[in-house]
Amino acid sequence: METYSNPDEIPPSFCVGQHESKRALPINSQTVRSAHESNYDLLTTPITTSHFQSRVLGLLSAHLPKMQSPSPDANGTMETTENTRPLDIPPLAPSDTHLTPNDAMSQLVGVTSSWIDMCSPDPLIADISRQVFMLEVAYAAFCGIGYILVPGPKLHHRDMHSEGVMYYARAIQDAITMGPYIQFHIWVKSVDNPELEVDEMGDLAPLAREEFLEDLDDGSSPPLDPFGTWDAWDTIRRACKYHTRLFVALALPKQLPPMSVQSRWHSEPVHMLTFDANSFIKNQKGFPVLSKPHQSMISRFMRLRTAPWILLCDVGPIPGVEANESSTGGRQGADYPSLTQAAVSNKKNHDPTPHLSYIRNLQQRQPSRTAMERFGVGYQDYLQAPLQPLTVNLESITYEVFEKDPIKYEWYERAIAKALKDWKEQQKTTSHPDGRVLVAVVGAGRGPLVSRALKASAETGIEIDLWAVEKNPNAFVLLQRHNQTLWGGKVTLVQSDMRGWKGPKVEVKTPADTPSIPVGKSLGIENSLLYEPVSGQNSPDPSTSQGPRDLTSTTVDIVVSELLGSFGDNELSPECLDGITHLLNPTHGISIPASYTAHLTPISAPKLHSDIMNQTISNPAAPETPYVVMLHAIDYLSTNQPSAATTMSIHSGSTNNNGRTSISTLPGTETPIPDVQTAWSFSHPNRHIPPQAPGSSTISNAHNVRRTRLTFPVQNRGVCHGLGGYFETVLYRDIELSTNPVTMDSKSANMISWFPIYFPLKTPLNVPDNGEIVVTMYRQTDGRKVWYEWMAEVFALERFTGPSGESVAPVMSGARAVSPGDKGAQSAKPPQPRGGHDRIRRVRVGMTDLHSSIKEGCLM
Ligand SMILES: C[S@@+](CC[C@H](N)C(=O)[O-])C[C@H]1O[C@@H](n2cnc3c(N)ncnc32)[C@H](O)[C@@H]1O
Repeated sequence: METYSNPDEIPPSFCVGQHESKRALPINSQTVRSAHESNYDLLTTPITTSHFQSRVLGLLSAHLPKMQSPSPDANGTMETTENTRPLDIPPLAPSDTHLTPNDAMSQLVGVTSSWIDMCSPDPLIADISRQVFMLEVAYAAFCGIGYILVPGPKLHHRDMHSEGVMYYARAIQDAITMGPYIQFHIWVKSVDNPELEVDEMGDLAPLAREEFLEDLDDGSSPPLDPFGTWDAWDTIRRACKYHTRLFVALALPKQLPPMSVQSRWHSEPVHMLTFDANSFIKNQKGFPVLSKPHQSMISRFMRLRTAPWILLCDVGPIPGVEANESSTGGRQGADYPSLTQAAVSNKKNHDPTPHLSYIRNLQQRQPSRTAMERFGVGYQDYLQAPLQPLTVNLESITYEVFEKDPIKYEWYERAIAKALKDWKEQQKTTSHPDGRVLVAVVGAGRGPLVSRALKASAETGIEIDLWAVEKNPNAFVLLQRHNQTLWGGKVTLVQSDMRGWKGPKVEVKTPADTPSIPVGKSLGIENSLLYEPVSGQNSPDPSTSQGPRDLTSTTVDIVVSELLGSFGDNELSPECLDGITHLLNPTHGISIPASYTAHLTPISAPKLHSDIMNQTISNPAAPETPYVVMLHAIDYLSTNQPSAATTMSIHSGSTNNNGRTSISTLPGTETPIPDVQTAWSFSHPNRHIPPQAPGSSTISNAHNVRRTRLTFPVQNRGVCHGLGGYFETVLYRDIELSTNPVTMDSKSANMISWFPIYFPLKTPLNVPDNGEIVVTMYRQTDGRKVWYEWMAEVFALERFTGPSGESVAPVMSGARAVSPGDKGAQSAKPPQPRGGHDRIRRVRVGMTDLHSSIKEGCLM
């Protein structure tokens, strides 16, 4: 991996904090200063003390004997009133908290108590926990704490799994309201491993009364669930309506989860990555380091628009601050020397914060950014309205941004050169009477493709007559200037909408003027038409012309355009190119691009969803608008990877590996490749444009309507927030551009001109494990504008068995099973039938409205 060697490129700066799970000493300004001197940026602090915990436990033990043992009443419900007889936790006393409002507050992250259990099935325990939590949040808000770390929900209570998450979520919702300036970070493990959810002395969870606990006594422990903690997080943030002050703090173990799980977390608002001493391995010199997969994961997260902080947990005290013996208790695996030992043994070489030093070193070694990342800094996950270059005249700065692309223009030049060579080799007739190939750059902008066409002609030695058509009058000024200063007046400029252009008029040459070695033969249209001045047509400089000339209309041999949007056709390239197709050489005319295809894949994009929900308040059309966006914090829902549950269960033997090992990621390390499917295509020149209906003033655009229905297999459960859209285009033969994440590197790596398009869903759709998303989409037109319509359906695949010998047809719920040529559907691999009578039934479990961007449609 290339690292930041270029001095102009500043490596990202990591914000690193220190956390001690048993921090007993109060944090004051001096502690914060010491932390800064040691190179930490921030510290965590418990909001309440162990004294408070003892007080609550004392109150509870005094309260419990006063309660009758709970039992079901006549209605079958537990005697609610008696069982939940509340125990009021009195307000905090000075001994309950070390926090005092001071200058250090902005560098502190308050940590709420981990000994409570807001998910407890026992309403009394859940209620006490909620009260403790709310008291802590209220006091932290009072002190001016800006960030709170909340230990995640307890997911397992005997044989009950994830049952109390909704109660936890409800409390978080209240807390967000109570602390209006606080950012809340829900601290979750990357996967749900029930074996690691252990209660400690003094925790409230084990005090839940038997009557509220289910015990199936089947002896089986619940399986490790790769998406279990994500599921809990999803419940919480949904209950909190994707609140912008709600984040994830992600605890990373020594063995990372499969890439599909990592990718899911990458799409979530993870604002802290936490590592404890056990997440580290030791290098040959015995220093703590992170494994390669951890390093890659950190680098990936650090490229997010808002890079997460790193929290080092229980890795040793802050140097200079009196070491608290209990604070190092969590350092299992920490056979690093203690401060005192090290001071005695070797004062000079001792590093009191080796984990921090490692992270700081890692910061310096961050891989340098790709061309697209450098170009897109600040644009990650930033929603932009697509350009409408047909109806809006672009500004120079916008053209300037396009022109920075290191690939696009190069590829166009190659395409033009190849087309010219072919023209010559195949001895095709040219439109120009003098045998030159007539090339028109339509939608020339400030002229970069004009320059490339001239270069292609120069490098192939094939002469061209070059025309440039542009409707933007401002850009046209620059085109004229370039023609004088750069192109030596060789280009004929036309200021016009290409759809109204009458076509080139060329000088009729006498045989003596004809080049001795013509590229091809002329079309034989000499003298067919006399010159007529065309409004707006900028004929060659009259000062250089020698007397009156005979001009004749002719056709274009090669039309070069770049009218493509992020979804290919969304800036109305089909409609514009249709408008000049009649001007193309009828037998040999070439369009560069020759074709383009639109591509789709369903994605999880919580940040975009949250942004769009916020915009909807002022703009009701916001959730029905396709956006151009540099997709970053997203997860592809349909990929080539098997489900993470399958991968983890096959390899479950290795999940508790805590020893020194080089295996630090669970199987499934490959980056999942998304299933990006083709929606539709357009080819040029289109020789099948229907003629204008007699008596009609407008040309029908019905031939540019498209529709598609695509089936995407989904391996791991998730939430679909929208569709990622891309395009591929064939410029000429094998010269292609692509923004499709699957093919972009092979077709046009480092191209930066286009961000993807995003089609949002108003209401996110939950998809089950091994489910399917079926997308229906239209490109619609009424002859005046073009817009898109889209909807998504979710199917669960169920196995069912028919009576013996009976043939049971799968019940189809509207979506096709496998469409001809549908690669994605063929790779769906639904569960294989066991025996002869099992069938797969597709059950529709969710469906969106039909979205329509008609209000934001592109005017033709
Ligand atoms: C995406 S820009 C490309 C500009 C330039 N060719 C380049 O590659 O940098 C598209 C250009 O086409 C022009 N354009 C769009 N529709 C047009 C039309 N119907 N007739 C003429 N120009 C058009 C726009 O004004 C804009 O300058």
